[in-house]
Amino acid sequence: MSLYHEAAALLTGPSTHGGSLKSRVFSNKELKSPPAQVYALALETCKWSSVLKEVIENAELLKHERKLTPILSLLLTHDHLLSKSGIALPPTHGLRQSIDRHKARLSSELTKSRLRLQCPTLAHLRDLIESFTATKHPRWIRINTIKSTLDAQLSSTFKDFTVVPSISEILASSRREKVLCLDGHVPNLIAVPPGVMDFTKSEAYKRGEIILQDKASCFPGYLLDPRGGEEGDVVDACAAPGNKTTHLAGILAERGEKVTIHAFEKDRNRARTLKKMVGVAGGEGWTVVHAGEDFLRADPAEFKGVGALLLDPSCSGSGIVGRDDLPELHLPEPPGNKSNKVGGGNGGKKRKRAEGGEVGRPEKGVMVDDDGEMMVVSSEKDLQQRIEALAAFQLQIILHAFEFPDAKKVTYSTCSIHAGENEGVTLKALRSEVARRRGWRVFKREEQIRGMREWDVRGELEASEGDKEVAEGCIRAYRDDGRGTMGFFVVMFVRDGTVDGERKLEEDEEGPYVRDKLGRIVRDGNGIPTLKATGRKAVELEEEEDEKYGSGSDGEGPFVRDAEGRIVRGPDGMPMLKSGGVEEDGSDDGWSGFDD
Ligand SMILES: C[S@@+](CC[C@H](N)C(=O)[O-])C[C@H]1O[C@@H](n2cnc3c(N)ncnc32)[C@H](O)[C@@H]1O
Repeated sequence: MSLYHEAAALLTGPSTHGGSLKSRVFSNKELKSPPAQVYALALETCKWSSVLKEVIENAELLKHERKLTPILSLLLTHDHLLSKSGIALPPTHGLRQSIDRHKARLSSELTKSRLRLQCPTLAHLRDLIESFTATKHPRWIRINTIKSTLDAQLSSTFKDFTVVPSISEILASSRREKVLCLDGHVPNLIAVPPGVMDFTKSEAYKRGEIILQDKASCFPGYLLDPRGGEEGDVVDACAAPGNKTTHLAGILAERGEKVTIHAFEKDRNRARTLKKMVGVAGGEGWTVVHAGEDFLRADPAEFKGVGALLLDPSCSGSGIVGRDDLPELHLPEPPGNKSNKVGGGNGGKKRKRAEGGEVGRPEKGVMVDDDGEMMVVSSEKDLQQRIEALAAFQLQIILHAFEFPDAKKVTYSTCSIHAGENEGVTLKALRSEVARRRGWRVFKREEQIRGMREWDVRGELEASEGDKEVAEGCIRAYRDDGRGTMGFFVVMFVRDGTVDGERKLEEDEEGPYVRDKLGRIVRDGNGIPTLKATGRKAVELEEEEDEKYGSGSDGEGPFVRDAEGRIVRGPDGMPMLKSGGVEEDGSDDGWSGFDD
């Protein structure tokens, strides 16, 4: 099959592969043509389809070439008029000849369309098309402070750029304008127009001095604010490909801290990418990659000294920009047909959202999570079940992190817009036994590092069940809201009194006896438990009491108690002695009384 038939099948055929156009092309093992070529042709043809439709219809191409389908006419005309190398078929090929026969007419119709759109040159028309189809999303670039500085990059990679004061100016600029904005929330972060240059080809990128990372994806590392020193080591529980790991390393490098980041990645293939990214970024000095290791199987007791954990587990990925971002496809009308304007890329029918993996609006189709895993979502119930399964896994990750003995800070983030994966998981984590036992709570907005405190998009109050402190502590980001980020969620949990809160809860909830590591009461050979308060066996105290107060003692001390076990006191508040009368000052028998 030719490149053109393959691209046509992708744009118009039934979706058997789900996901964005990119993932459908690159995961399609049956393609004969190079995937990159098929992808570029399909994408560019979609972008230009409104102009090309007009050109093809005015040139009456389909009337004269009855064997050409509307989609093939678009793909071939695109390459004939706009690709540098023209149609990728030999001159004798029937498809190519069907276009070549109309060369002059097609070219003059393109000129007419261009002039109608007031574009003096083809380059102007290209810019116009790009601006129509551009996603309103800037390119975010994080300066890797392990290898470079903001100043060094401003005077090298970005030396020809003009600094503008706000993100709205970046969004309003043309895709190729050399303007940049220094982010006001996250340090060492820059926004530029999306088409200004291919940064992956720049020297700074190849040397690991700059990292392409969405602003919202920088929130967890920045909010966690690892300080090293007394705070200790850091765990990145779900680390590949390593954007947040290298961000953490960059923050520590800037502070001159040499603590360890334990980066867990369960998937061996993804762990290879993680190692590569850490290497290019120069983060090896800070990072131990636990390749192929499941964070849930890591024994917290072996990570004494870990004070902070960053949790960025797999999620539905519903906030990711670039999912299903295929521009609308306009097909030319075959002779005799009425209007043939169609929704994006499905030859006559509106292309279904879910084919592109969007999970916010469930229609029959495929959902793709942020690890690229696909599953069929054919109803609202399917979607809810998927979200619930993800939320259960995400909660497990948090509860496991809460058990790390020296942990005091834990960030939890997703690139999901679903409350079930965000505020819902946060509430469940806060209500868990381990959170109560160890004193975990939400890090309040007013306590957060400046940039995060000042970010004004917060958690959903309703999803936080009306708890304002939780909602305000949660940080959200939405795509297409003018702030230029992807959809995102992050919250930080903290423990205040280190182990104090923990001890208090243990005493309250676990009773007065000494317990071992597994929470079992420590007993002697006769099964007698040991009291925490005295370190002595409970039975010894009973015996002492008997000796002191006679065998009639009920083991509850010398004071009279009421039916509910409370010490009975005289009018002055002093306890009544079992032997009769009121203990004057509680001192004459050496007993200092119970605290009831
Ligand atoms: C959302 S991605 C992480 C993105 C990463 N934090 C970044 O900023 O580049 C989630 C990753 O967690 C990994 N993962 C999922 N469950 C895990 C587990 N139990 N232990 C370790 N890694 C896990 C997945 O394989 C995936 O690579």
